[in-house]
Amino acid sequence: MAGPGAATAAAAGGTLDYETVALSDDGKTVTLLDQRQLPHTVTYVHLTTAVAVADAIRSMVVRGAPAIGATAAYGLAIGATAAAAGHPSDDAAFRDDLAAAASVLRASRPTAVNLEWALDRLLRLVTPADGGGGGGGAKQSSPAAVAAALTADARAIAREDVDINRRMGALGAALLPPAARILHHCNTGALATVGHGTALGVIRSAYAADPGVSVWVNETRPRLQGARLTAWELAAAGIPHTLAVDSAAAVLLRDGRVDAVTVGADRVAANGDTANKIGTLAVAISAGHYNVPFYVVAPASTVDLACATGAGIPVEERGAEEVTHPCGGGGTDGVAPPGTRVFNPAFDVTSASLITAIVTEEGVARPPFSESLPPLVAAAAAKVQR
Ligand SMILES: CSC[C@@H](O)[C@@H](O)C(=O)COP(=O)(O)O
Repeated sequence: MAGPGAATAAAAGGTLDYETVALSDDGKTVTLLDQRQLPHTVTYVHLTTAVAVADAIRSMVVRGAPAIGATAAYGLAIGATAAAAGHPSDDAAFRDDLAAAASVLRASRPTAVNLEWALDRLLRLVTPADGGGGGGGAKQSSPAAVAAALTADARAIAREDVDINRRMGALGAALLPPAARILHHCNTGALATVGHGTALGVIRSAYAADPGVSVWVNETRPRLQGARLTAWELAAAGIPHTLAVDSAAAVLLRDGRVDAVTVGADRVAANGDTANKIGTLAVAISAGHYNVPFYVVAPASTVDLACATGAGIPVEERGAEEVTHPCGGGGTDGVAPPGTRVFNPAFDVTSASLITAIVTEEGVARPPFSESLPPLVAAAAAKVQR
């Protein structure tokens, strides 16, 4: 894995020179670009246990729904490989270790449904202990065979993600006017996925065809994904952009300086209600007020049809120090008096009524989403080879 370097701008629609998540050839090590160090340093962490991968997800070494999904899949794969090596012929012990790995990964972050989607997709490959039915797809028997099957499918999830993002990029770009001025919240680029990006993938694809495209980057309090990650990715791609504080979005929308808003998603409910980074709801309300189209860009794996409305989406609350010490500063250099009580939801849920369209890899869903989303999810599921 190579870092981007200051002057090695990747083509907007082409190959990137940084990689978010990778699995070693021997299937034993997950490598993650440490996003906590950006934009200052490009460093990688190398993880050899499912517990370490879960810790990395929880502590936001890696973040963004599809990237979290791929990382969890790789985490389960290395957990399975280690369990198979430890218990080559003890099926019960292997299964116990595998279940423990899945459980620690599943608990690492609650909102991005891609995490559980990826784990469930892999676990469908495991034959039930009684050898009976259930699940789907080709079943494996020995621990080594199960570990190999899980590893292959984890690699497939990562490979498919890049292709999915490119398809969403083309579909989303077609919605934008010439020389579009796009407002973007949080990070949805290659760092939030395995490559290209979701909402930022749309921007990459649009810019590749139209160099007049430009981006307003919301800084995205409190973890500053916009300032630290999105601005870094846009700079690397050479796409014109301007950073603004989150609270400037309403002014930009009011003044007619935005043609479209694009955001990603961590979970989309069956009715289209969409959980995304905190601050998204405020942008959507402003966009609706000023009649600016508001587009959600998310793969079908982010749509949770089992969740009827946004009320059922679990919203993660994170620690007070993210707000009181926004850049990770410790000691007494916080921005609030010591002991200040803090409310720090990591996500909010934007009502479907504020969303113009949801771009998936299988097509663009329009309201009513309860009718337009299920066929797209079914089409994506049908493509998963077993
Ligand atoms: C392509 S990803 C869309 C979302 O996952 C992204 O906007 C977001 O909310 C990321 O949140 P994070 O808390 O950084 O994991």
